[in-house]
Amino acid sequence: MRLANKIAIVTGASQGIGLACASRLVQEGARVMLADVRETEGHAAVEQLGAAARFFCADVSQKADVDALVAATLEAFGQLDILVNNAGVTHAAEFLDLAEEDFDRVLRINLKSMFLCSQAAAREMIKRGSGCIINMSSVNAELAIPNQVPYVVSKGGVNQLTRVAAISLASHGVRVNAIGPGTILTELAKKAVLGSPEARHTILSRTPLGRCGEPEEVAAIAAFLASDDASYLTGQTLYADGGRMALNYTVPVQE
Ligand SMILES: NC(=O)C1=CN([C@@H]2O[C@H](COP(=O)(O)OP(=O)(O)OC[C@H]3O[C@@H](n4cnc5c(N)ncnc54)[C@H](O)[C@@H]3O)[C@@H](O)[C@H]2O)C=CC1
Ligand SMILES: C[C@H](O)[C@@H]1OC(=O)[C@H](O)[C@@H]1O
Repeated sequence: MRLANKIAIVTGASQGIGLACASRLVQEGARVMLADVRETEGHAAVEQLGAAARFFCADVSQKADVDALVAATLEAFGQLDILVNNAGVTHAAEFLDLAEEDFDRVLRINLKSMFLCSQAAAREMIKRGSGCIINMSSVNAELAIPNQVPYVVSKGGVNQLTRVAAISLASHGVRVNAIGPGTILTELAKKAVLGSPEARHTILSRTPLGRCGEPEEVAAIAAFLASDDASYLTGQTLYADGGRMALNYTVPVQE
């Protein structure tokens, strides 16, 4: 129960990695406000997690929603200790075909939302002299995918936002880190890169551990970063990728 008496916000928490993060934080003693644009799924997630969880419907790319989310969290729980910036989307298009509005939308949701949520949450955390922000980045912060232009760009920005927020907030006792997952078995990855046997083979050929990750394996790292076990970590991106970032050639695939 490393997170007893802690209050957390997890964005994009109605499914996938966000729901796994919310669930693990609850398991470790935290009470959690789940935020998502999908209201039905958000309430279903809270049903699953029990009394330690609440849901607030918010589009975290919109400042008014973010401010309302933080206010609702303070109203419900009285404080804010942990923020997991997890909400994210992708959009597949070749570089020359990508529409401006699609670029803008992905950057707004994947990157600007993390700035908005971090700024609003940090203003509360610094009142207590402590806090922890965890940003969900990706191996694609460093490994580009040709038809995922705004996704790749947004995740590179997430790593730099993590660093600049960390150095800006350190004197207030607020730590800021990121997790860079590899390919994790969620709806986003199934749509984006696991849609065919060939695509799956390509991913596995670049993954030394020989498998995609599970959302719970990412959530375990989030719980670590949120805990005092990570008290001397800030400004870092931890890649939970099955070895993808360590690899510069392909590996045999066990089908
Ligand atoms: N699945 C994977 O292989 C990887 C995922 N990631 C990152 O992990 C995070 C979560 O990804 P998944 O769980 O796979 O995705 P997912 O698509 O399963 O879940 C994303 C959740 O975010 C919510 N969401 C989307 N836009 C939102 C907004 N504007 N405001 C609030 N909620 C919003 C969606 O409703 C959904 O519930 C994303 O940031 C993604 O980029 C990073 C590396 C690998
Ligand atoms: C959209 C990506 O391909 C997906 O999300 C990530 O960050 C991983 O690279 C997954 O493959």
